[in-house]
Amino acid sequence: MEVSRRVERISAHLMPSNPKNDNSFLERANCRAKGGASGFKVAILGAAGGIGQSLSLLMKINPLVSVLHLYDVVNTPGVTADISHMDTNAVVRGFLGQQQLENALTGMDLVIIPAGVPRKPGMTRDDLFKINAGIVRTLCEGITMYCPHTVVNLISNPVNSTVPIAAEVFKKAGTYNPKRLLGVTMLDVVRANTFVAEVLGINPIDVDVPVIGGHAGTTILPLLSQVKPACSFTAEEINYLTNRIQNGGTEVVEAKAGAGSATLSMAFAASKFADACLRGLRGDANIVVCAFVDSQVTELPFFASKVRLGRAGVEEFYPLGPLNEYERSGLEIAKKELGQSIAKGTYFITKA
Ligand SMILES: NC(=O)C1=CN([C@@H]2O[C@H](COP(=O)(O)OP(=O)(O)OC[C@H]3O[C@@H](n4cnc5c(N)ncnc54)[C@H](O)[C@@H]3O)[C@@H](O)[C@H]2O)C=CC1
Ligand SMILES: O=C([O-])CC(=O)C(=O)O
Repeated sequence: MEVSRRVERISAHLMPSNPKNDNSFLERANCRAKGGASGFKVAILGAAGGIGQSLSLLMKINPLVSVLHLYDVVNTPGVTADISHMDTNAVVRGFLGQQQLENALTGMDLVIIPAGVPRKPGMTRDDLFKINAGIVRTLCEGITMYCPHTVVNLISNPVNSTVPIAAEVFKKAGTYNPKRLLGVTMLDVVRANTFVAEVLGINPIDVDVPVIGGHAGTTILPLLSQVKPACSFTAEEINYLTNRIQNGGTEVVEAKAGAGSATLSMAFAASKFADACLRGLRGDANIVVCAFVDSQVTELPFFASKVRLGRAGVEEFYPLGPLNEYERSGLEIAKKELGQSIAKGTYFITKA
């Protein structure tokens, strides 16, 4: 067992720097790893970026992960060498550039995608569509070829359009499984829990705020009437909290003043979300998260709401529950913009 672990760890270093290394050696090492190491295989695409690096670190310390593949078009050898020195269980391998995408993806249980450009002050998330739509398309085409049954956590913005793009790429290839494609809106929930806890004067760990709709401006709709623990807010508090949650991303973009958008809190949120997906895949009970998914909860084809995760991915949708007047009107506003963003993403692939 110890020898096979050593061989596996050595092979992890050989892989990125010299892909022409003796394949039979690597295959033997991989076979042993499959038999010996329990846990999930996770790939991060965009692993050398602001989110990617911190997320790689957090996934390296997740005990459910046995193999961690770090893929990017730049800098993965350095990030991989660095992270691989952490004395936690997961074996780390780095992959650089399109020609190594196949090796990065093959055999993965979960693929997390934070690849793409971030906002600068004055930009909307939709302004990122031009560049990020193509990046997401290319990476999802890779998934259809090399790990069509994987669970995908899509982070790249604009999430309201990139998730429909991914769905269309998968449909085109005949590999679409709506239960396994999840847009990551967890940062909205993390922010909502934090800001609500500040107002209530309690520990955010004890707070649960459902956030529905999508992941941009007014499409982000916190349901403050359903906060746990049960509580009530003044009209002023509801306005303050809703605005702050909807503009949390912009708050960070402006504070970073041109140096990017949220990376650390996002890596934290993505790691929480990925952990929930892995616990679902393991068969744990009662794994409930908010996620932007293929949905029939509203008339829109995609919508973020509470879902239960399991071995198949998304296994159950929860109804939105009773909304107050403020939330009902917020929902109508959210749905209008969301519908347009979804159509834009879908058209990007279907027009081709
Ligand atoms: N869903 C959410 O809640 C959030 C989403 N985001 C989004 O996440 C994305 C990444 O943000 P950051 O990490 O801050 O950006 P970043 O610029 O620091 O990192 C992006 C990484 O993607 C890589 N990349 C670019 N093209 C690629 C390709 N074809 N294949 C693989 N990797 C590629 C880059 O080389 C870079 O390392 C942005 O689109 C941002 O808007 C950011 C925060 C929250
Ligand atoms: O605001 C951005 O551009 C990044 C993001 O999605 C967030 O922080 O919620």
